[in-house]
Amino acid sequence: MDIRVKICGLTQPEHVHAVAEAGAAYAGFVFFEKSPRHLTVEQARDLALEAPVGLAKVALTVNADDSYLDWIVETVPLDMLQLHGSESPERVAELRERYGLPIMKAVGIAEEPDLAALQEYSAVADQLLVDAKPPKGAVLPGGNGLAFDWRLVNRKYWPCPWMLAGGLTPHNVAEAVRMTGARQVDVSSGVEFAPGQKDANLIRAFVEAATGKQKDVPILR
Ligand SMILES: O=C(O)c1ccccc1N[C@@H]1O[C@H](COP(=O)(O)O)[C@@H](O)[C@H]1O
Repeated sequence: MDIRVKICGLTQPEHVHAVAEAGAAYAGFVFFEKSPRHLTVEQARDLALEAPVGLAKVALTVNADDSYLDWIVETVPLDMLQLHGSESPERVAELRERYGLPIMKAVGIAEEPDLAALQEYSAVADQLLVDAKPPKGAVLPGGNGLAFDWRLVNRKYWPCPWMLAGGLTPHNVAEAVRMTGARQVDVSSGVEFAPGQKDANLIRAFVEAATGKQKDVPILR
């Protein structure tokens, strides 16, 4: 089975190249000032221009207003918007219409009742990002390197494609795919040696492990 991989929170051109060469499908750019992966719009444009044809460029925003989104969409060549805040289903539909870009809506999961939101957003979004719910008081609504109980989404189906995220690493992604039946996976912290610092070897190892083409997983100290 083909697994599509998204590597999120890229900040360096060499990592965009590593993502493409490893065979990932999506490259994510973060527009959220509190994140160690935050990019200015100009930085993101320059990085997006490094991406070869075939690598989908995703802008991750958190409750962004129209003027910020206008600026991002007008400046950065993009293939998808990832909404990682508390955007309502109405807001998702509005942004999809406004920008004509596919929208992936992130939903945080910690327990069974959280799954209802996935059904709701699947009516308006093009894709769902099924992520771990951030701990209370967390600064970031995602990108915390925290996994949720994968049994909650075991063999669950929604009317649109979905991606598994939250605490994935080169060491656990194969098991996560096996347990959930996910066809797409997303990672940020799990391919870093420090917050916001990606590692090209970990990116390669993650893609290999997710797609079943694993060689060996580097151990970083
Ligand atoms: O990566 C970030 O800094 C970030 C900031 C704000 C919202 C979401 C963010 N990242 C997304 O969260 C998932 C899971 O991250 P992790 O692998 O557990 O670190 C990540 O794939 C991004 O899509």
